[in-house]
Amino acid sequence: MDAPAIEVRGLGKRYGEGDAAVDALKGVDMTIAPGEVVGLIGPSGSGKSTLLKCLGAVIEPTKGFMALGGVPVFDGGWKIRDLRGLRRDSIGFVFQAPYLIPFLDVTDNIALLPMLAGKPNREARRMAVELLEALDVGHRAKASPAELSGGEQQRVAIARALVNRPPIVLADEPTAPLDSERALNVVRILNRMAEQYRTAIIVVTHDEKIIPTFRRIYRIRDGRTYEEAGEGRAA
Ligand SMILES: Nc1ncnc2c1ncn2[C@@H]1O[C@H](COP(=O)(O)OP(=O)(O)OP(=O)(O)O)[C@@H](O)[C@H]1O
Repeated sequence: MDAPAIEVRGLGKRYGEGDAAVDALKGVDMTIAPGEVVGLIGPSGSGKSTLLKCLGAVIEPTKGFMALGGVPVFDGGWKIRDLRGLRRDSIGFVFQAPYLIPFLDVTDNIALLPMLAGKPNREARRMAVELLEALDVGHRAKASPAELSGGEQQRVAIARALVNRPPIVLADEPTAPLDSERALNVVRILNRMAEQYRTAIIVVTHDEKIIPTFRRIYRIRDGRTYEEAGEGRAA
């Protein structure tokens, strides 16, 4: 059996020290298989962003254990030196706002990442166009981001998160600005990509439109996670 894409045990994060200390994560346990899409749901201040940042090696946890793809990344301290390389090669991020670069066309917004990773420009553009087509925005490949609708921009942001084929994608409220049909379309795409590329995807969301689509959900309350079965309805 494949190693879990994400395995987390007793993960904790404390911000600050002494009287000002805030225990944002108090003990998170989580196991996510390659190809799985799970929802992460919790009230404001419960620790969702902190958990995504720890999983994405953007901030350092303060206790516990975390392995990505079977490789220990944190065990009371970082186990990997090149965290930037880890983020670049293993993790894709999707945010609520697409954050596309306004002066690059859609293709180059995506091709930039493989180019930075050392791929020849032509190959990087080919990878970008292939993904844009898979996400049904191939016809907008030469447009500039400002010419796209909100849903199209979000699909381009998803293409960018997937272009280096990371085994893990962390999506923070990716459907918040979208109407029901477009939100469900984004979820359909994430599910399809997870299946096709065996990507493990965590979706932080408050969005009632998409919550019933998850097969598995982690609820986070006061810095602790609770696993539950989702409805797993077709998006
Ligand atoms: N840099 C920081 N320094 C100190 N405390 C922080 C910091 N970032 C977050 N916190 C605190 O940690 C707790 C968890 O915050 P976090 O942003 O992870 O919650 P969240 O669930 O993402 O909230 P929201 O849904 O409102 O974005 C909160 O009490 C917050 O005030």
